[in-house]
Amino acid sequence: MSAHGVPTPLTAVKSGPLTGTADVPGDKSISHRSLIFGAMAVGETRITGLLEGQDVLDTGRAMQALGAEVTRHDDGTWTVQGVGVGGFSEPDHVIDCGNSGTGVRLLMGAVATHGFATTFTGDASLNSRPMARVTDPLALFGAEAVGRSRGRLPLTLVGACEPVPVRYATPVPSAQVKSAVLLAGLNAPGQTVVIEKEATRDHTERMLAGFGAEISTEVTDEGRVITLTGQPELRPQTIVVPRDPSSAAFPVCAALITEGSDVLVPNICLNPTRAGLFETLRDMGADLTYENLREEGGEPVADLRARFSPDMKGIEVPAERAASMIDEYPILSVVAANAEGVTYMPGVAELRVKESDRIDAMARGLEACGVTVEEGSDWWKVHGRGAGGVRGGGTVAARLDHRIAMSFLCLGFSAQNTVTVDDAGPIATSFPIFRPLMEQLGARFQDRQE
Ligand SMILES: O=C(O)C1=C[C@@H](OP(=O)(O)O)[C@@H](O)[C@H](O)C1
Ligand SMILES: C=C(OP(=O)(O)O)C(=O)O
Repeated sequence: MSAHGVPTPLTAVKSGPLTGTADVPGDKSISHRSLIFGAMAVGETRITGLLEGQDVLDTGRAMQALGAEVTRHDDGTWTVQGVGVGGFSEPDHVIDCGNSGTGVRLLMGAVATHGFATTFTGDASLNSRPMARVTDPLALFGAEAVGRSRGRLPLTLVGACEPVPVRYATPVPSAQVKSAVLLAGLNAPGQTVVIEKEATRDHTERMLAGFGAEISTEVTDEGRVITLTGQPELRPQTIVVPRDPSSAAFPVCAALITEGSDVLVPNICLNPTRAGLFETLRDMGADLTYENLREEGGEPVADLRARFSPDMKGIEVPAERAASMIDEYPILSVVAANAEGVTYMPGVAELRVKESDRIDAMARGLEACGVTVEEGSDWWKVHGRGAGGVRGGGTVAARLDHRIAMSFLCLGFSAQNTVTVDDAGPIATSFPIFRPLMEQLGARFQDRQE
């Protein structure tokens, strides 16, 4: 959608070669957390490299509604004047989290142990996503939620006046659920414990430790046991947000499938809980190298170099890798369509409850472009057509989902015919410079299908 709510169709045209350097924006997960933890610290947190995508801007406005001061400076840095743990005040209007699951779920955690009511809403996509996965554990702290059926937004959360700490094993592999519980635990006395069977992205744990919280992770037979001591005084931080591997995925994958391409994507965070896509691509035979591998801000960082890879083969993607690449399955399926043989992706039920049902959205769109897809409730298979073998020619529904829109546009750069997405507006939620960045590499777009 455009700012006026009108869908903005966009067409990708066979392009290439894609060459040059792609400077992708800051990491979305770390950007949300920088604003939220900054708002819960005492004093001024300074952030450079914040992703200025719609999802993160909505979280910034929410922090202001809860009493923190959030300022963008002329040099592009952001500052947050935090109110301290337990210092949020009741917002005087509904908090609109737009398209962002991370925004609303983390914020519900943050207010759940404050004794006031907050009402949350979002766009049509967010208002259809499951929230009981967060409100159930928040009820254990003493918070009460009243929402629509199946726990959907709009929803009012009445925070606990006298919160108690919680021990909670997450039933789904979700960093958003884990983080909501830890955020609630910040303002509960005593120790809050979250247990996760599979490792999900660990930015909350790493960043809370950086802000001075007492937090530890132990790997046991039960899984990862994360213990947080409540009511710390968080110290403000200077944060340099690393670049987003989930955004890097688009120029990297576009280069792998577009003839003659050679693209460098510098300074990408390769935190092992996020880097599953790149391992998978290498397993498929992609010419993808990590250059200048180093450590920055406690995270592994590298420059990714991706070259056209005409000999990629379909593989079975290990289910235990799913959490570390959960947002990358849509673009992986586009690479799979350009590989030889079948790519089997098991253990991915979570894809059905993202901004859209991502298995269904990709399957229908790939079929419209001449690619065969099989699917079950928690798995799917893409039958590859080999390099340059995708017919294209489809118009696909983006379903208010940025990753669906960007994935199909990347397919269009290498397909035999154009690929149109019915609405490119959602791309602004996570990667507002996607189009100019891809154009700079040599990708071709048309505003209307011709
Ligand atoms: O914690 C986060 O920042 C995120 C966690 C993931 O969601 P789930 O935790 O629901 O799997 C991911 O899909 C989302 O884009 C960002
Ligand atoms: C799933 C995603 O985000 P969120 O859950 O924050 O809406 C995503 O960015 O792919």
